[in-house]
Amino acid sequence: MEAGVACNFNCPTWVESSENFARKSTGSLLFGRISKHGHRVRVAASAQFPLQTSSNRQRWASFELSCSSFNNLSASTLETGSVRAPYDEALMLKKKSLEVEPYLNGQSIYLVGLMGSGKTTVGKILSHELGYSFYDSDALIEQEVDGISVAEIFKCHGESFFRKKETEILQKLSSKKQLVVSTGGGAVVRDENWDYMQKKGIIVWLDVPLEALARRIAAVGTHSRPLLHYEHGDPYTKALKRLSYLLEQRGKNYAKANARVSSEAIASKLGYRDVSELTPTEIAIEALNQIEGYLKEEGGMAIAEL
Ligand SMILES: Nc1ncnc2c1ncn2[C@@H]1O[C@H](COP(=O)(O)OP(=O)(O)O)[C@@H](O)[C@H]1O
Ligand SMILES: O=C(O)C1=C[C@@H](OP(=O)(O)O)[C@@H](O)[C@H](O)C1
Repeated sequence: MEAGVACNFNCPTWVESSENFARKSTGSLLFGRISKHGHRVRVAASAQFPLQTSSNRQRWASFELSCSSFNNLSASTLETGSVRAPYDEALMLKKKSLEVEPYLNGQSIYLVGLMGSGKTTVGKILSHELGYSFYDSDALIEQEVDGISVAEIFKCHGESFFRKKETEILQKLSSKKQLVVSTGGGAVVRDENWDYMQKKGIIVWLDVPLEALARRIAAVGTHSRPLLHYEHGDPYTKALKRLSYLLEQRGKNYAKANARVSSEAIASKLGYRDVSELTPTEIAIEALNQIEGYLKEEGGMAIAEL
């Protein structure tokens, strides 16, 4: 009887086809069956999904399958082992945002970090998931200055003009709630910008290793980032040199953020060899984790009187 049940129960298929089960960290399933000899049996399965993932985005689940007759509750174990289960980052993001959203209480999220750290990319994902409005402060400045690019603004009007506009934009946004704002990499330098961002917002630092930033910037070119125009060499070297300097200047400012999202820490938690394996969605999930931690630990819910 037990062998018959074990054969009919294809555990890997079950785990992979059960969406609800696969996205939880633990789960169990109980159901009855009538064997071909007419015996009624009870089958129980339980599984554990550890946080760790392997680099090809599969989660390992360990399972135990046991069976007992209905009138005898002592179960005998049929099978134990581990199977690969799909790792659905979109579902994890949705679940996390539903968890964090009530704690946020409408507070805006301001993403800070060096150029190329993913503020725009991750910001769009977060805003979509939370149902918040997305703003890119650089894009708003460009709109205000006759639609010319940030690079042209630096060239025609100078950096201090740009910084003044940046502060004005942050001031305008500071009265609004339920925003995700991708700030420019230099927004953290002016104290007044912090006052505006903190008024109804949480400040989140996307901390990405310099080499990864330089690789990303080199891939798209340095033309749109005027602060890199002063350097010589190929795009990667130019970006790495300038970013190292900027991090020295601004590191202490970024570190004042309410929450820090370290790409290196996420990659190591997920078992990846390099931060380049991280997807923007995985970074968005970690941003929500860090925001949740901040709100719970620091009583951040009380910050915004909305
Ligand atoms: N997690 C990521 N992995 C790989 N490339 C990324 C990641 N996040 C962003 N990028 C890429 O890096 C570049 C800069 O990203 P962006 O979101 O514009 O950064 P920022 O707004 O901080 O300057 C873009 O080409 C983007 O597609
Ligand atoms: O680091 C900086 O000072 C800057 C970063 C840029 O924004 P991103 O961080 O979105 O690239 C842009 O605001 C401007 O080129 C200056």
